[in-house]
Amino acid sequence: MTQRAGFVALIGEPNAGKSTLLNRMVGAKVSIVTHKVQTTRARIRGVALEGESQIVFVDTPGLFQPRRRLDRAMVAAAWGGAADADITVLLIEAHRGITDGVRTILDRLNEIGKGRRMALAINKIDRVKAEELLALSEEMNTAYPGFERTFMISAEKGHGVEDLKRWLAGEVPEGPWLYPEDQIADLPMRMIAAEMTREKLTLRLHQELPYQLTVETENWEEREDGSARIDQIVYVSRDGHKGIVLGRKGETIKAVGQASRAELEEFLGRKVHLFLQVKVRERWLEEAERYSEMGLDFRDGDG
Ligand SMILES: Nc1nc2c(ncn2[C@@H]2O[C@H](COP(=O)(O)OP(=O)(O)OP(=O)(O)O)[C@@H](O)[C@H]2O)c(=O)[nH]1
Repeated sequence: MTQRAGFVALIGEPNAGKSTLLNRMVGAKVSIVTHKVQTTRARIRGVALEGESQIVFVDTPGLFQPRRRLDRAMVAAAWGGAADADITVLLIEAHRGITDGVRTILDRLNEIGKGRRMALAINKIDRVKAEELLALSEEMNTAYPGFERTFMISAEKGHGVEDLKRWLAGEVPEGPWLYPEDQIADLPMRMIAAEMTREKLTLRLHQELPYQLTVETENWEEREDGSARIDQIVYVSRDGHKGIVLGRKGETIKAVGQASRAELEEFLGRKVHLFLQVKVRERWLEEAERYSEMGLDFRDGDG
């Protein structure tokens, strides 16, 4: 069999289920990679292997109506990632149908989609009836005739995900693998650690999670006894948000710290001392450094 390898971008509104789908296709969390490669402006989110094919998923932030600098940079990064990809998959939510956000994406595709390889994945099919699904599929394909295939999936339950993955594996270009097998898990540890804490914050705070929150690993110290001391800062943009993240008597941040430390210890296979600090940075949205740490281009936010 011939080797194949290519970049695949998943686009969609926030909450469409991109992360859930990626985790399912890529498998273990460990295989998340984010260093930049020459051929793409987007971060590498994960690499899936299927037969002789290597599918490199690029991370795209959710697509939404940009209002501020950060929004604009994120949306530009999302479209940038899609432009560089060999195949783009638009993910929508079955039960929400063609929302204003989806409509905007379709309009944009009609403007710039020519010559691009696109597939549609209707997610969360566990939430709707079959008839509704067929109608939505038809409506979507009429609104944008450029979808090569339509997949009906449930990223959470796993339905249809293998079909999508197999199709992508057969469609990425022929060519040598982009990543050697043993290099697939080379996300800088600092970023993995920050992601873990961010995930714990999300789990803990749900809806309350302040928009514009970011976690950075500030310091990583290898200790002689084999343990690691990791210092992280949770940046929020408003004073009021600090209270939310800290929780009553600091119990939220404490629980988040404990959960994140436990996962880090399991990941690293050694003892970790994790220190979390919450800082208010009113201006962080305007600081170029914050953007590069998120893999975004500050200038994309100009406008
Ligand atoms: N019922 C159902 N829920 C799903 C399915 N796939 C994802 N979800 C849920 O939808 C929510 C959003 O999923 P995510 O994977 O975080 O979405 P995302 O597109 O990565 O979101 P952003 O990171 O904000 O862009 C989560 O609560 C998931 O559990 C599905 O197939 N069925």
